[in-house]
Amino acid sequence: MTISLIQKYNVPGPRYTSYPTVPYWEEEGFTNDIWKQTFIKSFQESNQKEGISLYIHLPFCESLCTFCGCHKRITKRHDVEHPYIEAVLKEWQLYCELFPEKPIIKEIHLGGGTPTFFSTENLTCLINGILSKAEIASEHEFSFEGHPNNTTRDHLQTLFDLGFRRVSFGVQDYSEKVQKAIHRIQPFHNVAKVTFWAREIGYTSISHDLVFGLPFQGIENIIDTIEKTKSLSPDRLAFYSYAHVPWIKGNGQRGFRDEDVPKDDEKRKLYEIGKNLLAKKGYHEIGMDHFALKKDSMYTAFEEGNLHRNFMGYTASKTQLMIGLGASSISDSWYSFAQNEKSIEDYYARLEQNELPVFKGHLLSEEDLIIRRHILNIMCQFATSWDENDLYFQELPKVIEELREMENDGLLVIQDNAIIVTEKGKPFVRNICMAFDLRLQRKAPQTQLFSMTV
Ligand SMILES: C=Cc1c2[nH]c(c1C)Cc1[nH]c(c(CCC(=O)O)c1C)Cc1[nH]c(c(C)c1CCC(=O)O)Cc1[nH]c(c(C)c1C=C)C2
Ligand SMILES: C[C@H]1O[C@@H](n2cnc3c(N)ncnc32)[C@H](O)[C@@H]1O
Ligand code: MET
Ligand code: SF4
Repeated sequence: MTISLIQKYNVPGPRYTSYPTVPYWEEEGFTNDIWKQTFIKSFQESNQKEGISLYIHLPFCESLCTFCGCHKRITKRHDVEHPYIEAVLKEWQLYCELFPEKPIIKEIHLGGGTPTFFSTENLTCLINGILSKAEIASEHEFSFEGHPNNTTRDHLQTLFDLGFRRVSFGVQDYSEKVQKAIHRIQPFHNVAKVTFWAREIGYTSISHDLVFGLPFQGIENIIDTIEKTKSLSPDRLAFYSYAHVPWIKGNGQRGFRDEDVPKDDEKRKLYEIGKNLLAKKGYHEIGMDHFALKKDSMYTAFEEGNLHRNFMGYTASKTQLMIGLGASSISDSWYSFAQNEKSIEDYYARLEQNELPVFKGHLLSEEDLIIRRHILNIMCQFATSWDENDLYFQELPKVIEELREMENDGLLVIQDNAIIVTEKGKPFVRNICMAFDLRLQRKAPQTQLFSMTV
């Protein structure tokens, strides 16, 4: 990779977990009624055919990792668990009253924060409470995020008995220096232990989350982390680019200096080295920052063009409707997005009023719906196409002109009715999506909103 390409294209840019991206939602005019109408329409169109997905946000962590960009609340008090589960079940009750028929659940993902902060009793109460009002789709996928430092064998067994077959563990990096800087001491044997247990119990997809570009992380740390990871043979891997966004209120990214964080070419090199080491062990790059072995369903989904991307990243199965439960969760009805109150107190207060705790959202325009499909195609298939009747929009010729320079740089190929991202262009998918992002172009951010694309 040449230095100039990275310097040229490393700009702040969205990670495109949605289009429009959250800072570009038109909050004005969005109401709870619009949210209700659109999710009910989506439910009617899709529940029987494919079922619905649930994302449940469990925000508590015992200790703050100072690299983390997720919505979390740090506490050691476990008496927060029960009221939180009660609130999520109340929220689910409000949704079930609005659904015209019994929901069929295709996917559940427990994210966080730290789902394994919760006791097995409370997790059982949560899942049973959810399922008591629903049917389960025949080919359902239940998954959760486990923290290697507090996931017990009992957590894994209990969730397995409730139907969970996928788990992802937060690993990040194995070197002591990096772990100290990100305030996350996590020895290899903790990860090895939970990985073995999960396999023994029968989980069919075990994933590890790694991050490159962390403070003080050098090439030798990446090599060591990848080698250790390979020795445990997870089925999937996320290899995320560290998103340094210390300006986001309350996210707690602190304790190291901006200079301690590898940037530009140095950062990209960490990725390239990691990627090559993974390729040697049969891990294929799937979309942005994800890798899978050929036997994993994410690989098949990628090969068959069925990969989908949403707020959690990539998924192998897609439903039109995804309801996000819990504080700060985002729901997606395909026609609209809605986000719940971010603070736990505000989330509780809204539920006490018997209201869906949505505080902002966006109703997608015709143009948004088309651009969203192009962005999904690029992020999930490294290519997109159109014709006069499908996926065409007025500004498309302008977008194509915009992409010429990237074509000259060898990042993509422009055909009559399609663009195809080249191998060289894969690190720059976010930049390619930005050419389609008309909302970003019409109103450039006044302050930095997004992490750097490389
Ligand atoms: C498990 C933690 C979460 C990860 N993503 C989300 C959670 C709860 C959900 C989420 N991620 C982002 C948004 C904002 C919506 C958007 O702009 O599309 C939401 C609701 C994007 C995002 N994720 C991270 C950052 C810093 C941002 C915003 C700024 C940006 O786009 O750069 C950090 C981060 N969180 C997760 C990952 C994997 C990750 C960075 C690689 C997981
Ligand atoms: C859910 C997963 O998200 C990743 N994650 C959390 N915060 C960040 C960030 N700022 N940058 C990159 N990855 C992050 C971690 O790898 C975690 O395990
Ligand atoms: N909190 C867990 C961990 O850090 C899950 C991933 S981060 C949301 O390991
Ligand atoms: S990385 Fe996981 S455990 Fe650490 S603060 Fe973020 S959500 Fe909590």
